[in-house]
Amino acid sequence: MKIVRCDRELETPLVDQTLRDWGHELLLLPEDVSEDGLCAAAADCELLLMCYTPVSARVLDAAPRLRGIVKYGVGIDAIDIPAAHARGVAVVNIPGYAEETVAEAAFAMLIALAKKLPALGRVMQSDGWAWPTEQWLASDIAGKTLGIIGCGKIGAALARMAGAGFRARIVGYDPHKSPEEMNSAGIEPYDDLHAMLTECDFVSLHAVLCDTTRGLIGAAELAAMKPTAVLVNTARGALVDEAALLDALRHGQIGGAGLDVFSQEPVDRQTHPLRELYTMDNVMLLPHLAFYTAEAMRRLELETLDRCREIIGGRPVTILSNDPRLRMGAATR
Ligand SMILES: NC(=O)C1=CN([C@@H]2O[C@H](COP(=O)(O)OP(=O)(O)OC[C@H]3O[C@@H](n4cnc5c(N)ncnc54)[C@H](O)[C@@H]3O)[C@@H](O)[C@H]2O)C=CC1
Ligand SMILES: O=C(O)C(=O)CO
Repeated sequence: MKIVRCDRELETPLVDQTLRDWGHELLLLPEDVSEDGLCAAAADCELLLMCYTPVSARVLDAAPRLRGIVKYGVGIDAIDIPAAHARGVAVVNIPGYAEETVAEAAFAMLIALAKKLPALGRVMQSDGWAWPTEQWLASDIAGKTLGIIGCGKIGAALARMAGAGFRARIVGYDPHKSPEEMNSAGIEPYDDLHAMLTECDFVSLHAVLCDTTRGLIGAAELAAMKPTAVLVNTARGALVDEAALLDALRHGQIGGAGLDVFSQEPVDRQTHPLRELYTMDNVMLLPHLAFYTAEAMRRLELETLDRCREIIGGRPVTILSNDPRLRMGAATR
């Protein structure tokens, strides 16, 4: 079988070696492959693995033998899922491979910003020392309110860490979770996002990116936040109106931001509209690597191989995600 794996920069040696050991032809493509390039490569391919590369209806039309797409990761926003299902192509992701992993990274950014660690690190490098003046006055996590937007696997893991571990008050907004589910995850449920935002000292985004969540945090939501509040985003860049975020940070409308994800990736710091963020002391930027630990990669590779085995063997693919978009019409060819 011909198999194409996009996004070869994200190395998955176990997956690659195993697929080859099983006797398949494996073609690796770079993350910046063009749509035309992907169409050409996918022409006779039966299984497509991708992490970030967009899979459009046009790509699907160019791949008449395709049986399944394995997103080796969680977010399925780059795949035209209705188009895949309409063509009988199964789509599967790997939910939960990094729930603690990403929650830890989000929490690490939240703590770092509360304690002003990025700015203190920079001042130690440039000036060699800093005195305990107002500028460096940091903040505790204990007793503060953390708002979680999107209370699925990663959001719930963060609630456990910050609530039980750090004695923060945890509030949450997720229109698809019942109050009972939220309460049992230790999260006080809010059905009004703005009302929640006004109470938060920290806000962390963990919602899926879809039509209804694109731009969920815009100028009005940023204006509702406390001027000291810190926003952390490890979910998807496009959940936030990034121009509005830049404006809010410029004008001190919020206290800081920690971003692992951007609407345009990779970020070119010379030309990116958000390049000013690189100069801000109250901002911490990461290159979309919140998931990238040895443990998470091991889980990701093993689960990916399980899903590949099902598609190659013509068996129904196991959908572990609760995302309704994957749960509908997921029959393999
Ligand atoms: N930065 C990184 O390295 C990684 C980022 N991610 C991102 O994190 C996201 C969350 O991952 P999981 O927690 O595993 O997914 P999940 O599917 O368990 O949780 C997502 C939650 O978003 C909620 N949601 C849907 N619409 C919403 C809305 N309008 N407002 C608020 N919440 C809404 C859903 O009900 C669900 O509970 C992924 O979709 C992905 O984009 C995931 C893995 C790694
Ligand atoms: O798993 C995901 O969705 C990620 O963002 C990391 O690849």
